Amino acid sequence: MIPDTIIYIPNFISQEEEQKLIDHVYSAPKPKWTHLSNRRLQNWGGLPHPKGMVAEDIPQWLDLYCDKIGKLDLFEGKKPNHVLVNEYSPGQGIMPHEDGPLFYPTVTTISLGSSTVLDFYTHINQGKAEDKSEPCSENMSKKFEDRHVCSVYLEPRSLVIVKDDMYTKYLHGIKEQTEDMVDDRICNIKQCSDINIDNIKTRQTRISLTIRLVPKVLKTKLFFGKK
Ligand SMILES: O=C(O)CCC(=O)C(=O)O
Ligand SMILES: [Fe+2]
Repeated sequence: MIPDTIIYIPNFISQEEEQKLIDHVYSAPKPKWTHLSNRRLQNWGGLPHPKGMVAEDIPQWLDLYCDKIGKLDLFEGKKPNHVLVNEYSPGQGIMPHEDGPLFYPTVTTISLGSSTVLDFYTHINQGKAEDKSEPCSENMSKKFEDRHVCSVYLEPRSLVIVKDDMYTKYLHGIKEQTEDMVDDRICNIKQCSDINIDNIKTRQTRISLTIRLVPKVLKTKLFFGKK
C-alpha cells in the first residue's frame, strides 16, 4: 500500500510536453550544468540559502509547470519557485538523503525519458515507522537495505508528490544500477500501466524536474559595495 504522504500521478504530462521539456533541458547554456560524480544537474530559481534565496526568474518553459503544480494547492496557496533538473544515465543515482529545511516540506517531481525507482529509508536512529511502539533501537542496522521502508516506481511523464512525514522523517534515494526489479517492495504497482511483479525494467537516461517552494526569499538582491 502506498503511504498517504506519497501521491503518485501517472501521465501528469503528455508525450509531446515530455519531449518539449527534454529539448529545453538540452538547449540550456552549457554553464547551466553542474557536474557531480554520479549525475549532472541544473538549478533554476536561485540558490536556496538559510538567510533567504535571491530569487531568479524561472524560464517560461519551466514556469508553466510551476503554475500547473501550484494549482494543485500543495504549498498553502503559494506557487513553487525552485526547480532542480537532474539527469541520470543508466547506472547513475542519488545517495539516500533528505531535502532539508530550506524547502517547504512537500516535494514534487516530474520524470522524463525513463522510469526509475525511488527508495525510502528510515534514519539510522529511528525505529521503523510501522512499529513506533518499539523504543529506538540502539543497534539499528547501519545498512540501507535493512532500513528500507517502501519504493515508488516512477514512470516517465508521472508526477510524484512526497510530503509531511515522508519528507521529514525518511531518507530517499535512487540506486546506482542499470535496471530495476519489480517486486512487492514497490508500493504503487497498481497505479502503473505496464509493470508486473518480477519484471526487470531497463533504465534509459532519465531527467527529473524536482519542483519545490523555497519559502524564505530575499526581496531584493544584496549589493556588497565598498563602505
Ligand atoms: O531525481 C529524483 O527523482 C530525485 C531527486 C532528489 O531527490 C533531489 O534532487 O533532491
Ligand atoms: Fe531529494
